[in-house]
Parts: sequence; C-alpha cells; structure tokens
Amino acid sequence: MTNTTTQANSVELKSVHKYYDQFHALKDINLTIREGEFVSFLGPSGCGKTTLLRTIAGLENCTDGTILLAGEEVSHKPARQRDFGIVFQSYALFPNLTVAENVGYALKSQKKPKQQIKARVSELIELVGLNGMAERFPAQLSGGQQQRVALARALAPNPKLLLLDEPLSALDAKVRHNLRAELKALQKKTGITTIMVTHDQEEALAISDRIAVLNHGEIEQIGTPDEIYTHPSTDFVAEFVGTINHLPLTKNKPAIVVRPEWIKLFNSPSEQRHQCIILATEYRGATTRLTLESEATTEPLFADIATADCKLNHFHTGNIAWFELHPLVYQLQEEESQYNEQRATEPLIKQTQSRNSADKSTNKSTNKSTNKSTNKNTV
Ligand SMILES: Nc1ncnc2c1ncn2[C@@H]1O[C@H](COP(=O)(O)OP(=O)(O)OP(=O)(O)O)[C@@H](O)[C@H]1O
Repeated sequence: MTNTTTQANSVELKSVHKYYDQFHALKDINLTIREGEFVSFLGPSGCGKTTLLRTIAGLENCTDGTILLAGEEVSHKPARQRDFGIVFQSYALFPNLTVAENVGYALKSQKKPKQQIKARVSELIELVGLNGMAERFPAQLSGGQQQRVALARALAPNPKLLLLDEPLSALDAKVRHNLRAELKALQKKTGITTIMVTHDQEEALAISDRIAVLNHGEIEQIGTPDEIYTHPSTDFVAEFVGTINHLPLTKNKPAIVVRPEWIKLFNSPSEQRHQCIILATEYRGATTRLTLESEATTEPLFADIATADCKLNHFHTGNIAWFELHPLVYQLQEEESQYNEQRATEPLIKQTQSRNSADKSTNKSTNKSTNKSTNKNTV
C-alpha cells in the first residue's frame, strides 16, 4: 500500500489520549487505517475499544493527540462534521418508521430529492437482502433483519467511514455467523473503510483485514488475523486470541506459542513422539479438547483433536497416547529465531559507531530479556 495519509478515506491517529477525569482510558494510540480496510478493535471488557471508536467518531473528545479522517484533521470537530455511518449493538432503529423510512432518514434530513431517496433506499434494501420488507416496521422484523436495516441506514448517505460497535453481539449464534459473512462481503463490495469493535476473537479473525488488540487502553499489537494468531507479540495477545501452550523445543531456541491444534496425537510410539496420559477430555463437536500430561513437559498440554480421531483411536480420559508437534511449529520457531537474531544485531550495528565492543554483550542480553514468553515446558 502507498502512503496512507494521501488516501482519500483513511483514518490516522497520532498519540491519541483520552482521560475520564483522572482515569486514563486511551494511552498514546497510534494507528493508521487504510482506505477500504476492515479493521477490528479487539480486547476484553473495559479495555477501551468503544471509547476509541467513539473518539474517532467525535462522540467523545480526545484529550490529546491528532485524528485525521481522509487526510483532514478532525480532532476537535463535532461528530456531525465527521463523515461516518455508525451501527450499534442495539440496532437503535426508529420504531414508528418503516424499513424504507429508517433507511432514507438521513437523506430526507439532508433534503435530497424524493426520487433520489427512493432509488437509494431500494438499492440499499436490496444490498442488505431485505427485498419485500420495505414497508414493515422494526417490531415486525427479527434481530438479524433489524441489524440489516441499521446497516443500510448507516450506508445510505454514502459515508467515508463505517463504524460498527459490536454489531452482531445481540444476535443468536447461527444468525451472527451468517450475518458476519454477509457483512464482510458487503464491505468488500462497497469498499468502505470500516472499523468494528468486538470482544469476540473468532469474529475478529474471520472478518478483519487487520486486528488491533487493546489492553488497558493501549494497543498491544496490530496485524493481520494470521499475524495475530500465529505470531502474537505478547503473552496477553497470545492468550486472548486463543489457547496457548508454551514450549521451548530445544535449548538456546526461543520459546514459542503452540496452539492446541498444532499437537498431533497417536496411539503408537515412534522416535519423535512423546508418551502422555490423557488427563481430561472436553467434547466440542467437531473437535475434542484433551488435557495431556507428559514427562517431556513440565505443565499439562492442551490438544485439540478431531472428535472422529478421538473415537477411532480411543483417546479417552486415563488412556496412554503419544503426541508430536505439527511441522509448522518448527518452521515458526525457525522464523522466530531469525527474527530475534535480527533484533539483537540491529542495535549492535548502530552501536559499533559510537561504543566499544564490550557493550555488545550487554545489549544482546537486554534484547533477549525483552523477547516474549518465558517458558516452562521443554520438549
Ligand atoms: N463516560 C465515562 N466516564 C468514566 N469512565 C468511563 C466512561 N466511559 C467509559 N469509561 C471507562 O473507560 C474504560 C473503557 O471503557 P470502554 O467502554 O471503552 O471499554 P470496552 O473495551 O468497549 O468495554 P466493553 O467490551 O465492556 O464494552 C472502562 O474502564 C470504563 O469504565
């Protein structure tokens, strides 16, 4: 991607802080969202996701820092002067207006010509899959349908930015799942720059181009779903976005995150397999979560095994089995080693210009100590 600040519909935050009286809710937020990107703010309750979204919208003032929308500074502009559409968890539709009237509401307020409003409303009703429901009232719609209306209403004035505050949380699992896929398709079709707040890691992984993981008002990591899941930069990110086992595989190699589905289980030994006992099983439908105890590790391991394999191989509580790690784990460890070596040598190069060689070892150990995850298990 090219320089984001020149992109028409990008969002840029520089050193943004937000205080509620003495409480520091957002701490030095630096973030660039590219035109057409779908970015999710993910994190536990109270970490500041909604505050960050509302600050971008101008529904909260930022205490310090700069916010640019489409290259224009809006840090102190009121919400009505920022060009966004917003969808809340609670739908917030006008109960006394029909679907068509709800969708066309903003256009009517802008005194657009009637024919233009009618055409745009029809286009949007079709876009969100509500054909034939234009004359219904919100109370005559399901939750998923109401959220489609809210989405159409937010998109009607053709805003530069779409803000979604937990838009799917109030829906039941099946509807949420379907609407999530539709939302992603719709966002790609319209190309609108979108920010979504969610506390649901699976949802964020499924729908986003990039995810910003927040913790205590700070961005812990921003990256693609795969970067966040496979290369979490802190223990907090690793544990929030899935389950982890920490395994330093060989001495002098970095400890890395091993996801439960990266453990393979067998009912016979081999050279690279480690014997274990199955301490517990948790049925999850397609997969079963096994807790394994092994002399090769100092802590129990979590392994997600296809339920069909568990049945065939009698992986039941109390039984003996043998585990090995998926080859991906060794590849990731190699990548991690190279990355750490790079990090350790970069400052050294700079230092040789100004310091003597005796400083090198100190610097290297400092870098090592900042590496993520100290580990307990050894395989
Ligand atoms: N108006 C307010 N006055 C004082 N503190 C507030 C206000 N709004 C939010 N906070 C505090 O700021 C912090 C962040 O709140 P925020 O609603 O942004 O969190 P969140 O990550 O969206 O959480 P959730 O997922 O539960 O909605 C919380 O500790 C909250 O109590």
